[in-house]
Amino acid sequence: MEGVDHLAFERNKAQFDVDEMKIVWAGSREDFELSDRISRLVASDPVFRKDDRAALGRKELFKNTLRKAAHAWKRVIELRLSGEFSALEPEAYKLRAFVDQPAFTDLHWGMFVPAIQGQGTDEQQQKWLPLAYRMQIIGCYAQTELGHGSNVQGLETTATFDPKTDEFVIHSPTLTSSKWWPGGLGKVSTHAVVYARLIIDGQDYGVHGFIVQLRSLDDHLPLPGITIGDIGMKFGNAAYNTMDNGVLTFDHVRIPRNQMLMRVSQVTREGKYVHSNVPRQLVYGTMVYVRQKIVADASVALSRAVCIATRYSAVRRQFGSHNGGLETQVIDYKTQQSRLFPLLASAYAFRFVGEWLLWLYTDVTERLKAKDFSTLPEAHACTAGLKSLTTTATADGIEECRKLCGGHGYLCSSGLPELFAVYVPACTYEGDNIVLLLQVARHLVKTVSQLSTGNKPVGTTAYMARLEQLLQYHSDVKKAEDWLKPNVVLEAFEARAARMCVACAQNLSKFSNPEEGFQELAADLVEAAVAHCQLIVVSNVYALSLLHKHLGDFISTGCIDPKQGSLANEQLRNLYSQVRPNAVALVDAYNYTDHYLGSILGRYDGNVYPKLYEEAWKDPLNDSIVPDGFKEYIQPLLKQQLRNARL
Ligand SMILES: CCCCCCCCCC/C=C\CCCCCC(=O)SCCNC(=O)CCNC(=O)[C@H](O)C(C)(C)COP(=O)(O)OP(=O)(O)OC[C@H]1O[C@@H](n2cnc3c(N)ncnc32)[C@H](O)[C@@H]1OP(=O)(O)O
Ligand SMILES: Cc1cc2nc3c(=O)[nH]c(=O)nc-3n(C[C@H](O)[C@H](O)[C@H](O)COP(=O)(O)OP(=O)(O)OC[C@H]3O[C@@H](n4cnc5c(N)ncnc54)[C@H](O)[C@@H]3O)c2cc1C
Repeated sequence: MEGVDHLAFERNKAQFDVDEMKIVWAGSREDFELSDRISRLVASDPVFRKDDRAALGRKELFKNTLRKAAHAWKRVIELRLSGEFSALEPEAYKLRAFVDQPAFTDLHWGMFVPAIQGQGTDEQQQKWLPLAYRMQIIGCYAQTELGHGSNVQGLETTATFDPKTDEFVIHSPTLTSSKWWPGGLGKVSTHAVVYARLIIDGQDYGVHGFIVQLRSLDDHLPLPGITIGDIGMKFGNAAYNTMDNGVLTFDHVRIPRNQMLMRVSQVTREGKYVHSNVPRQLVYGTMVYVRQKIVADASVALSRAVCIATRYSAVRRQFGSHNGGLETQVIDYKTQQSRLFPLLASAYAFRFVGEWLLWLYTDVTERLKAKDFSTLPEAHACTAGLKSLTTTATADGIEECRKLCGGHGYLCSSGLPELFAVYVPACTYEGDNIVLLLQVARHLVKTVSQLSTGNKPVGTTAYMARLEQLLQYHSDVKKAEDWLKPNVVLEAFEARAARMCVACAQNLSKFSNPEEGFQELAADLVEAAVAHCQLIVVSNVYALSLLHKHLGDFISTGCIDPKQGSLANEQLRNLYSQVRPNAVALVDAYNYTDHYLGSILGRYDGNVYPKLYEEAWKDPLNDSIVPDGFKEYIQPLLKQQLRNARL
């Protein structure tokens, strides 16, 4: 019934203060109040309706996205929200909170602006950022090409310096050098940060960033030498098709020399290449920034799916009725708990590790300003590894949440198919997850190889300093509750990661050609990298479910024995029983509105069946009793068959 809270009985079981947990989840009382305010404004604004997307064609869907983005920007200005978040939060988050679907603004604020902030000189920032902040220009991040995405050093677009005119000539020498994928590029962006090979006097200086205008600010038509468009439909129906991922080729397009981003390297008027003594990898800085953002984003996406699946699992009853009594809530089945509660824990774990990663990124950014590059490798390894770990777990977790909701999870009105389709490219964009884990593995193998030189490992690899101890380690767990001690869990995860990494390093040393060895052992190296990244994220419930899932590693590396593994599993079941009364309250703490969740199964009031039934009739197929095509194609067939039968 309308207005009745069908989940009140669940909410009354909570053993903690949900309002306090809402502040913890939001990060601060101010952020909670602001995000609560925005989410309610969005839910009450008809421009931001989401329930019509599945029925729109691509052009209507895209036009509707532009309308939402424009309205969102107007509302951010009207409400003077600009700048209200912490200084680190770009406008993107405010717009993203309003628009809540992939849109060109993600890349304008999430990559174009950070690229200029991170790689532009002070003068270039003073010129371009005010235009970008006021959205007088709209930018994108054009790095990936048809032929290369992971291998940035393999990019083919060229930027050739012309000393006669003090310009760079941007050119696409081959079909595979076509820029391909950049979000916002296909139909909207007026400018791009383009990554191209810097060529001076025939010498190739590698990949650098250049600001290039793509379209006229008067009539939005492509400028001379620019061929540009959308790359076509992507996975899912609405999903990422609200974004104009584009294709772009250059035919000898000229830009002024001062549009090469020159914080890291410079080209003088005479055509001299100057590389200040900073790591060339700073040109990758924007990717590092977005990877750490993607970790926080993973906790948001996973928590949305977990919220839906948890509330629905508390509403859904199946089997177990005695003497005509109520059937069992599926959330009470241990199998449902063993699939759902680790995801609930993961959402919180990723939320907190995302906060830690933001601290690490902020710290490394401050150090870079002081020319201190000492933590750059750690920042690269952590952002790459945690982006990979959290996006893989989240994509798999959203799909698991769909399955946890049975048949109704497969309905668009559950919100889960769309959430999955929008989310899964996160395992690919900003770095393919395997490629990134191999970067982590390089960092780990290098750390182990330097131990003998007295190089003390720091940061997230500090545990490697206790290698001798970890290689001798065997857990002294005697009873299930021993697994509740954080240090007991941590030591097991440290020992597992250390042993897997050392095993790889020892096997690598058997190869005369290290690169050949690295390729041959890549699968093992990826597993060692995952073990290291999981160590970073580890928290109690999350940790024990991981330990159970990867029990083979822990036993094969000798960290624990089968008996201790079964004690961990016993403790896990005990934890599930402790989580059970708090499950609905833990997802209420995310403070998501029904509008934001976009899910009938995840409704706050749990009033699922009447709303599912009501929603079904809205489908356009139900506009007519006899569907179009029936009389044309099927009825003649039926009648013919009937006639044949009477003969
Ligand atoms: C809404 C607001 C927006 C905010 C974001 C919100 C997020 C959530 C929503 C997201 C919305 C939209 C996002 C979609 C955006 C998607 C955009 C893109 O996809 S942009 C393109 C992304 N492309 C990539 O990630 C390419 C991946 N490849 C690479 O990074 C590199 O090619 C490589 C690292 C794999 C290899 O680089 P290479 O130069 O060949 O280096 P080596 O492997 O040889 O290593 C040499 C040396 O350098 C170190 N290194 C490498 N990378 C870095 C780095 N980034 N920082 C620091 N150091 C680095 C490496 O460790 C080696 O060190 P050694 O000491 O020599 O071992
Ligand atoms: C939705 C979406 C949005 C995007 N937005 C942008 C954007 O705004 N700007 C932009 O510049 N780009 C963007 N991209 C492109 C994205 O960054 C690349 O697709 C991504 O970096 C992966 O590169 P790739 O496509 O070349 O994959 P590939 O590297 O070709 O991957 C193919 C397979 O090869 C494997 N592989 C590759 N190299 C190795 C190796 N050395 N060892 C082992 N295995 C390997 C991978 O693991 C994978 O299984 C976007 C992509 C998507 C899907």
